[in-house]
Amino acid sequence: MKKTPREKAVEAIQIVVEKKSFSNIVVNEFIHQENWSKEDTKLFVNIVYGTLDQMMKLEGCLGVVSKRPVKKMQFQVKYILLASIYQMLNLDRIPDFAIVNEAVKITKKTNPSASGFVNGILRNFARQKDDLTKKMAPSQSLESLSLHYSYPKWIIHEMIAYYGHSATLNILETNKRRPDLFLRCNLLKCKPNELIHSLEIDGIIVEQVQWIPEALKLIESERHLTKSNAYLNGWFQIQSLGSMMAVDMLDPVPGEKIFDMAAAPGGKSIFMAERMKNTGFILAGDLSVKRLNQLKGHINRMGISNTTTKVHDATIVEHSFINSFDKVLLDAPCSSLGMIRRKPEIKYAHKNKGQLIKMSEVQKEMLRTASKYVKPGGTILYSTCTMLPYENEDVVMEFLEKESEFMLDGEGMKFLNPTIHENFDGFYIAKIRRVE
Ligand SMILES: C[S@@+](CC[C@H](N)C(=O)[O-])C[C@H]1O[C@@H](n2cnc3c(N)ncnc32)[C@H](O)[C@@H]1O
Repeated sequence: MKKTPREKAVEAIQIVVEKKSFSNIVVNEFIHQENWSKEDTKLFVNIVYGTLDQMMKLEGCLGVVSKRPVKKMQFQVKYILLASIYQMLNLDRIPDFAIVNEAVKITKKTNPSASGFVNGILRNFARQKDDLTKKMAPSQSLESLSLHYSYPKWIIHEMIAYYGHSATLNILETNKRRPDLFLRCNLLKCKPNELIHSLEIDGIIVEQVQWIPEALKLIESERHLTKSNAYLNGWFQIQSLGSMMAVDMLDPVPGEKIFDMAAAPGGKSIFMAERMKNTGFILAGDLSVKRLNQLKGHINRMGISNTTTKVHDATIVEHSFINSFDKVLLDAPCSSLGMIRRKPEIKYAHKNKGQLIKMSEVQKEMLRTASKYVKPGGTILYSTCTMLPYENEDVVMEFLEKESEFMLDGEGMKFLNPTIHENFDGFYIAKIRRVE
């Protein structure tokens, strides 16, 4: 029998948590495989992202209503319970009894002996829900904010230290909302109005974004984007505005030789190739073979002919590359704290500030390596999708203090913050020039 969106949502949550997969990728793959109605797709997406986003709070609720410790629960049963508690707390239009019945049905299919347990826990939760919600209302304390917003205490502590209390609350509130999706029109294959028309025929409505000619915002869609003719023909790629802005700032032009040092899955490499009108040369390097294979798929689909991929470790100097690139893009691996709206599981991926500092050591190494590859007079663009200073300005400022041949160029550093810059994720960009 065909699985319901709720059942698939529990499966997706389990994959994200247990296999450490990214939720946006898992969600897209699931939707791509199904032929759900718009309503069913919305419900599936809401349950997956919402449950992941509120995981700590939901586990707290579950811990209160269950005698069995949450850590000792069988995984699948635990995720059925968490997804159901999420729905009971957040989906006003679905009565609690319907959510409980559905949870029991799913459990009977997968873990028949646990169905009584699931039924008992969820009925118990339904009785205590209002009291628990009142108790969890946020106060000023770190403990209460951590539970209410489902963030490890150390992240909130770091954010308050950097942004202040009220700006941090703004960020935490903004991160609860689902972000819009953006596409980049492949000007090598079509014009934005042709893309808009083609998508419309497939039931997908988009509108142009003002400041970047290739950017389009998804308004409504009857069909999954990757099933549209325009996608299959390579007319667009899904990409965040911050990523587009990074390439826009680097300003690749036809004929240049550019090294993208951490390139996969390739959104920025391919945008650069488009801006370069498929001329010059892009070397797209990455440590991950799997992610480079995704990049190769996009290269083929989008008709890119000036880009070569290479398995490459950006922390190790390749002597044949020294002084040989006009521009180097270092879109560094980072903690991704600016992407929490798109991948809520990121909140729980790092255990403490020490892990960010460790990551920043790798980023510093990569930036030192990048500086060897760029020609005199050339440009390095360093970017991350994170929002704390350790992996951003600290990395760049330490580099600039040590390397007198390099300086911030033009717009210098950009700090994108979703509470200030509408439609952007948390993103950091630094444009660095090597003197002639
Ligand atoms: C932020 S992602 C890059 C996204 C990519 N620039 C894009 O726009 O699609 C960071 C990438 O760094 C890669 N990476 C991690 N460690 C690396 C290393 N030592 N050398 C090269 N790439 C590395 C990861 O595999 C990941 O693909």
